[in-house]
Amino acid sequence: MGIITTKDLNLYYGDKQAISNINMDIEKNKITALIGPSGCGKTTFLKTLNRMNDTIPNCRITGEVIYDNINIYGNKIDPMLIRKKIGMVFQKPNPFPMSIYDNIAYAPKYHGKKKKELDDIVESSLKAAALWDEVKDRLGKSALSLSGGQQQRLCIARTIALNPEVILMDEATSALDPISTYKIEDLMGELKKTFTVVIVTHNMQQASRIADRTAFFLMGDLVEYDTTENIFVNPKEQKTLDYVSGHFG
Ligand SMILES: Nc1ncnc2c1ncn2[C@@H]1O[C@H](COP(=O)(O)OP(=O)(O)OP(=O)(O)O)[C@@H](O)[C@H]1O
Repeated sequence: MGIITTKDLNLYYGDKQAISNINMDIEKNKITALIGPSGCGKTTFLKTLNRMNDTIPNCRITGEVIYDNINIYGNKIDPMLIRKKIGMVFQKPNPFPMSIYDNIAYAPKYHGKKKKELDDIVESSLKAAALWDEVKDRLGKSALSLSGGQQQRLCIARTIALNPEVILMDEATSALDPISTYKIEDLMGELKKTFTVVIVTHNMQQASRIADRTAFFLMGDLVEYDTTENIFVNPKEQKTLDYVSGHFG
């Protein structure tokens, strides 16, 4: 069993079904990529993994998402706690309009951490996000003064500061230049030693470069889920072959 397992997972926006009957095991300490054409449900599925869809009106979910032996959609589950353990990084870097230090320290401070602990968390999180060397001399400066790629690594550090087990990334490099993208891809390879990483990407080269496992979605269905090599080189389904060889999408 994976670190997260979905069982017969369906999601509806009003009458419209966006994902259908997804059964999937996300493996621990691996990078899993979700690929498929626009509108196939990748982001919707990603967000079901930490209850990010909760706030959307008319959104209804059936089935289960099992994490740590519990269904995260069960009664008495605190979604905030789930989002702490299963963090998320978005497409556009979204640092808070405050200092680099405070971006990282904000949530741990809220959870009661004191100054010395906060200093340690800021340093270790920035190191884990491969940003420390670039910012250690200007922690008091505004996060908005960083480049886009640095801002995204800051957002990754902010997620790491909450000590998650899983990091979800929704097209986290699509707004970045190639060098910043490369740095984050490199970083993901490091992150999976400590965390489990699930990414949505439009970039098939990116999936084939960095993912251990790849899931191909089409119109809300999980068509095929396998090692990245099998998906790209030897897929079982014709639809997967058509997609990865560029025949549609
Ligand atoms: N808040 C919402 N309300 C209603 N429908 C939605 C909502 N969010 C997404 N959808 C619909 O659900 C389907 C899946 O969308 P989703 O964003 O998950 O796809 P995607 O594969 O991530 O697409 P893209 O690659 O373009 O980001 C689409 O038909 C979309 O229009």
